[in-house]
Amino acid sequence: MKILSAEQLKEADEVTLKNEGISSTRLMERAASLVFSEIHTRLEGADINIKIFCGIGNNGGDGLVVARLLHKYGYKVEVYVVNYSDKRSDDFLVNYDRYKKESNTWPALIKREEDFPEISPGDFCVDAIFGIGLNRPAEGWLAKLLLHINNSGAFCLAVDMPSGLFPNKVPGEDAAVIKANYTLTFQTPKLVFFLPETMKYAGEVQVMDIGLDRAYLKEVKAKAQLIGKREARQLYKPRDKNSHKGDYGHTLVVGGSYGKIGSMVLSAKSVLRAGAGLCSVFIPKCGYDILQTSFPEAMLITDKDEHELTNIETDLEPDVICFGMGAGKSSKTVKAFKALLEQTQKPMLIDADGLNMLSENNELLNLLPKHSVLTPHPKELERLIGKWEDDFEKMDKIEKFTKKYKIILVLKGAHSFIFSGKHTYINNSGNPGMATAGSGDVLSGIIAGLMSQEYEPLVAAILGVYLHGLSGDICAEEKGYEALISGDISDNLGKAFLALMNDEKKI
Ligand SMILES: NC(=O)C1=CN([C@@H]2O[C@H](COP(=O)(O)OP(=O)(O)OC[C@H]3O[C@@H](n4cnc5c(N)ncnc54)[C@H](O)[C@@H]3O)[C@@H](O)[C@H]2O)[C@@H](O)CC1
Ligand SMILES: Nc1ncnc2c1ncn2[C@@H]1O[C@H](COP(=O)(O)OP(=O)(O)O)[C@@H](O)[C@H]1O
Ligand SMILES: [K+]
Repeated sequence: MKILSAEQLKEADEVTLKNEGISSTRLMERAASLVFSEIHTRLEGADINIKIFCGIGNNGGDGLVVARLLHKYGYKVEVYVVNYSDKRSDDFLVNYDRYKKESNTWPALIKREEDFPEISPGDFCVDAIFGIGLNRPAEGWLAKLLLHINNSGAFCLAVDMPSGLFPNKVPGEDAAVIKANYTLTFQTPKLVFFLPETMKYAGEVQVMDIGLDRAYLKEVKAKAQLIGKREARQLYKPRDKNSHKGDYGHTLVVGGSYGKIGSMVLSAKSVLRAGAGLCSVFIPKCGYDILQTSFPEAMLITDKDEHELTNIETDLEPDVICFGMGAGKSSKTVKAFKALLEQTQKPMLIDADGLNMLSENNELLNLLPKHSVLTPHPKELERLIGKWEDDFEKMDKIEKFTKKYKIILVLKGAHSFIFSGKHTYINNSGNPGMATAGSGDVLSGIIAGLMSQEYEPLVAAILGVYLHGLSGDICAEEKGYEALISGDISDNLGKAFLALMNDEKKI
């Protein structure tokens, strides 16, 4: 699903009004009716106090429509107009009058702190103060009101955006921003719902299709795309019945050191679970028995050294090399890595200590084969590209980095981001149960296993990250977050492939 900017959404809005020949009031009614339906479906007529906070722009207009419809269906509604300015939008005014007429009540006006209503933890708040129109931080009594709502302990549903959250920048540390439990957002998700610094404000996000112009949405160039099941499924390549293991490629997994051989077991297993035809593993001698015993499906080659990688020489011609997990970064290993890079032309996957070696020996970056996939977590990324001011600057820096070295970068996190230089893809599967030792090793194996099956590196990265998260979600359903360990993600990858094609299952 495309993630559009506020400017693009406003443009989509205008194109829709023109092409459908409808008024903006009509479009507001359509969008806000969907919000009402969602609330009504969930509350099922419950006898609770609903407090709707409306700004004086179009987000506030949405709030007034929701208020009118809830009132019509017999809900206990109190409406507060947050009067931070006298410049009310036309559609706000139309709906203000409609609300007054149909409910026979006047919304309360909030102009200062003394006007704040009491909010009980059992109330249901609707935040329709600001949407994508926020253009400066909320200040004074307005900021206090947002905090008053947050501190009430009441459930808060944000319409389109949590108020105080900018669509295109990170709020300052002391900024007042609504911390919504749930956000019903119009037409496309907003980038800030997925960035580590701002995702906490939106809570759970649901996108509502308000029917903006299809042709515009199809044509518009989005900076980022959200990857859900529909998008991931389109990347999957079904298998030919008449095929053999040679058709699915050979992955060579290289890494490990004394005490870190487990990472190699996790990565190698994931390579074959992702469907590679063959998997060979290159490790220091100390890992021989461990690997042969725990994963007999892999072939093994050992370094001359007992404890670390010193010379990665093989006669193999693998389709992809997956490098770095548990490798350490001793000077001998750096030398071996350099020689490996010099010999390798095909795109590689580089993770963990492979990334740390790149950070500490920048000249090695120039040896990376084109379209290689790097999979850092945020700390590894910082070592690679240096510090950033905020998540937006981080994205800019990554874009430059990926363009400079012609690589693909997967930034791991609650929502992992995949950067191709031109585009950004944001993964929407996965859960906090995956914050456990070794889940990154599993991911590197999955992506390399897909690359060996001739998935383009970018496609392998997007599909691999999605399947990794989906498998994590399946594991979490069975085991809960705490008990999930990374081997489970690898073991359940088959269920993730099946779920990818299955519409009936929730995950
Ligand atoms: N295509 C769409 O996306 C649609 C959008 N609609 C709604 O329209 C909203 C956007 O409406 P608006 O453009 O009127 O913007 P908002 O309602 O978000 O903001 C209203 C006004 O607040 C002022 N303002 C911004 N920051 C402020 C601050 N810190 N302190 C005081 N005033 C501030 C702005 O100057 C603006 O005039 C969307 O978020 C959505 O809720 C819907 O009604 C229908 C369709
Ligand atoms: N809260 C979370 N939600 C979703 N996925 C997560 C979460 N925490 C971690 N993950 C995923 O788990 C993996 C962790 O990788 P990494 O930090 O390299 O772990 P390790 O080094 O232990 O292998 C990444 O793919 C990341 O996206
Ligand atoms: K809002």
